[in-house]
Amino acid sequence: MLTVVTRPVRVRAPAKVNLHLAVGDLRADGYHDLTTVFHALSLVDDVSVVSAPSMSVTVRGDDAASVPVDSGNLAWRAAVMVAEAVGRAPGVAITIDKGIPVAGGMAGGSADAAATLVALDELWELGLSRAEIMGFAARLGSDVPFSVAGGTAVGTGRGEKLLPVLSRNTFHWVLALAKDGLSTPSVYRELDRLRERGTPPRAGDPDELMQALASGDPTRVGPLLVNDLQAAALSLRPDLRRTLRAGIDAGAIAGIVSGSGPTCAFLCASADDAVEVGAELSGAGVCRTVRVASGPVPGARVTRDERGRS
Ligand SMILES: C[C@@](CO)(OP(=O)(O)O)[C@H](O)COP(=O)(O)OP(=O)(O)OC[C@H]1O[C@@H](n2ccc(N)nc2=O)[C@H](O)[C@@H]1O
Ligand SMILES: Nc1ncnc2c1ncn2[C@@H]1O[C@H](COP(=O)(O)OP(=O)(O)O)[C@@H](O)[C@H]1O
Repeated sequence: MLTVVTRPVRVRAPAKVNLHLAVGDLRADGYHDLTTVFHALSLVDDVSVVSAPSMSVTVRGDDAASVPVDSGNLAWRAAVMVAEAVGRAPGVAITIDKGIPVAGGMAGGSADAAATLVALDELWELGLSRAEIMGFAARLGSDVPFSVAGGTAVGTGRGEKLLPVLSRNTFHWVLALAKDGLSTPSVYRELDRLRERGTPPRAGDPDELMQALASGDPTRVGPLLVNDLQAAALSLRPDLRRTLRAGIDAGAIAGIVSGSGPTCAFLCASADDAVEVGAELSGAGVCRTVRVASGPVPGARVTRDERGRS
C-alpha cells in the first residue's frame, strides 16, 4: 500500500552569487556556454509542500506580488515534472517564504524549484537518487542544479554541469537589492549586442580564484571577482555604477553585479565589517534595501524541528 505523508515538508534553499562568470558566444539553442563559480549564500527561501486536492502556490514576503502563483512559477513546474515522471496527480500546496530578491540575479526561482524537488522526494517517499534529482533540476533551469548542490562549485555547459570547489572559511557579504528586477534573457541579449558593437573584456579561467578560495583569504578573493554580464547589466541600468562605488567607499574589499543583476554583492573582510558596510550603504540611498549574508551554505535541504519532524 502507498504511504502518504500528510504533514508539510519544509525545505530551505539558498541564493547564489557568481564569483566568476565567463560567458561564451551565443549557441544555436539560444543559450551561452559558461564557466562560472557559484557560491551559495545564507539569504534563503523557505518552501513548504503538503498534499492537497489540487496544485496551488502561495508566496509570502516583501517581493511576493511580483511572483507568479500559477504554472509560471518554477516551483509549480517542478511539482508537475516530478508528478508526471512518477505517474502521480500533482496535488500539492506549495508555500514559499521569499527571502531572495525576485529577478535579482540570485537564482530565487531556481531555489524554489530545487526546494520543491527535494520536498517531493520526501513527501511522496520517492527515494530519488542524487542523479535523478539533478536531472529534473537541469531540465527546469540552468541554475537549478546548483540550488540543489549549494556550497561553492564550478558550473560549465549552461551552468548545469557542476564540480565542487574547495573553499576554506566563511566569506561575509553585503547585498544591495534594487527596486526593480532585470530579466535574465534581456541581459544575455544586451551582452550579445555589446559584443557585436565592440569587444567588452572577457573573463579568463577561474584557476587563480580557486587558489584564493582554498586559501580562505577574502583579500585574495576580492580582486578576482569577475562577471561578463556586468557590462550588460550596467548598460541597461547605469545607476548600478553608483551602487558599486558606494559599497567600495563604505569599506568593502570588492563589489560585483550578482549574475544578471541588478543585485550588487560586496565581499567584506569580516562579519563585523559586513554589518558596518551594510549600515553605511543603507544610508547612501543607492539601493532599495541591504542584506548581510555569508557563504558558502548548503543547497536545498529539509529543515526539521527539535523532534526531528520536517
Ligand atoms: C545569469 C545566471 C548566472 O548564474 O543567473 P541569474 O543571474 O539569472 O540568477 C544564469 O546563467 C541564468 O540561469 P537561469 O535563470 O536558470 O536561466 P534559464 O532559465 O536556464 O534560461 C533563461 C534564459 O537565459 C539565457 N541563458 C541562460 C543560461 C545560459 N547559460 N545562457 C543563456 O543564454 C537564455 O536566454 C535562456 O532562455
Ligand atoms: N518561485 C519563483 N520565485 C521568483 N520568481 C519566479 C519564481 N517562479 C518564476 N519566477 C519568475 O522568474 C523571474 C526571474 O526570477 P528569479 O529566479 O528570482 O531571478 P533571477 O533569474 O534573476 O535569478 C521572475 O521575474 C518571475 O517572473
